[in-house]
Amino acid sequence: MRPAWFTAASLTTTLPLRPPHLACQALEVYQHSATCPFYSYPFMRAENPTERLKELAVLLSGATGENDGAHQPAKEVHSLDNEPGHTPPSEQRTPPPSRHRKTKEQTPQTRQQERCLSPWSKSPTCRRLHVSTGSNANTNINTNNNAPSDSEFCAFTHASFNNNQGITVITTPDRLRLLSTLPPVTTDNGAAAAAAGGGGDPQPELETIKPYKPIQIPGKGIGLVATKPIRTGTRIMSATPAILVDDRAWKGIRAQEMGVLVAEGVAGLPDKERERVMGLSVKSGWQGGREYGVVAGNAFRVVIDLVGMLGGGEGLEFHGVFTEVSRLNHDCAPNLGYYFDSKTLSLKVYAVRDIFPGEELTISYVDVVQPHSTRQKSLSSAWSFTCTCPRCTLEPHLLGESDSRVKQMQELRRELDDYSGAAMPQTAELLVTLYELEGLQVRIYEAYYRAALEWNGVEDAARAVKYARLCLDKGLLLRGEDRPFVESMREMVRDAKGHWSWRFRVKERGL
Ligand SMILES: C[S@@+](CC[C@H](N)C(=O)[O-])C[C@H]1O[C@@H](n2cnc3c(N)ncnc32)[C@H](O)[C@@H]1O
Repeated sequence: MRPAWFTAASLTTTLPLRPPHLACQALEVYQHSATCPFYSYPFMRAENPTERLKELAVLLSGATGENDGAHQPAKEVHSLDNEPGHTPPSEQRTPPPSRHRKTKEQTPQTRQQERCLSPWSKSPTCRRLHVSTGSNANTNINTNNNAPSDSEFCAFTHASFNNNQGITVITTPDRLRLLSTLPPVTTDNGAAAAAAGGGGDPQPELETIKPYKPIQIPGKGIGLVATKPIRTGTRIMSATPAILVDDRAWKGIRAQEMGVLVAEGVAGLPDKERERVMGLSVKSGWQGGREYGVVAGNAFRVVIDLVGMLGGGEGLEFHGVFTEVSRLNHDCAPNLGYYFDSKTLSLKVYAVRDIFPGEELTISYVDVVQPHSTRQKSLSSAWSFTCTCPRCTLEPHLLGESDSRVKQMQELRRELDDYSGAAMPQTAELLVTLYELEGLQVRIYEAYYRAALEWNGVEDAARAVKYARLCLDKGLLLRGEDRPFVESMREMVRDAKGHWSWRFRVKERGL
């Protein structure tokens, strides 16, 4: 049985159930349907609220539901390789030139919308898209006055969000309503962020608990340094964003106009969060101004998987500024990993190896399973710095060896991902060793996953389960709970012989 089949099946069985309080909120939203025209769209065919919300989510994500990408062959393997990443700022430096139109007129329709958007800002500043955002666009977006409502993006602020930390979301009113169905969020980063050097009043009791502090690091600006021993698997941060910018707006609204939206959104944040945002590092020269630069230079790409939570499909892509996380500098063999948790709207950051006091805490901004020159090129073009991490500053003969290992890793992954090919468990074992030698704990679950499949593929359940366990141990830290590979590995642990991969190599060889 091929993984494609398995992936499709596993996706339908692994979708997280919506927590009861979320269902209540969704119902609450539906109670507004008499006054909110959004909910009486003719395409909303389903009878019950959950089904209707599902339709809505699919509609807003642009997924058709028939071919939503989640059921594509090899998606599971592909999803292992797709790390979330910082938004490369260089992509934003040449925003498309275009017309713009301010849309703040008060029509009966907009007044009605405002009533529906409480507790978000009542009269948000809005701008329309200037260009189609291509495959991401969920309609044929155009620039004329009859543009569909989903081409209008506004800066909505919710000042009491997450214990009064506050949040600004730049998106369409429709998408905002969908986001509003998320359960209430409370994380510890409100206070923690104050210590990241961005202003605000650090809370002393949290300061003493946190195992790191911000300091100036030569050649890197501010960075975070461990003040205590940190063990592998420790959660370092769990942060909700100060700003979330819809990817369609980021790509489709020109920099100056986007700068107006971001500035408006930042101005609406509570004082402390605003100070933290404005304290983040910004390179000079952004067309959209300082606030625009903060997003361009500090945002993480996040995919809000509302659709997945509700029934399967693609997520909504945003760029999120998480003030404290944004203080983490880059390393090509980082000691931290992170993932975005849609359910709590938070970025979770974990230690992927033991860290000693005095060590800098780092994440990776680029794909680290690439040769030195490719990594440097990406960092230089997107972030304008030359990486001087230990992996990049090896002596030439050692650097050559590191690049040769990376090349072999890429080849082995291709070989292992060919499920009708001749790969063997030893191939996967070699891949594990190469990840270890490169110090890539941040990605090692990918090798464990492949080793688990290979051992199961040759009927060695004990070794398969060992690697499935290792994959879960690291993969949960680095990708979170709601991933097809997590369910796959759990199934293997439960019943290796019932897993799709049982004997798959043996069968391919006709044995
Ligand atoms: C998201 S910020 C990280 C925090 C930043 N150092 C600060 O002072 O707020 C990204 C910027 O930090 C700097 N940076 C991050 N990692 C670096 C590294 N390994 N070497 C040099 N500069 C780095 C670059 O200027 C980059 O554009």
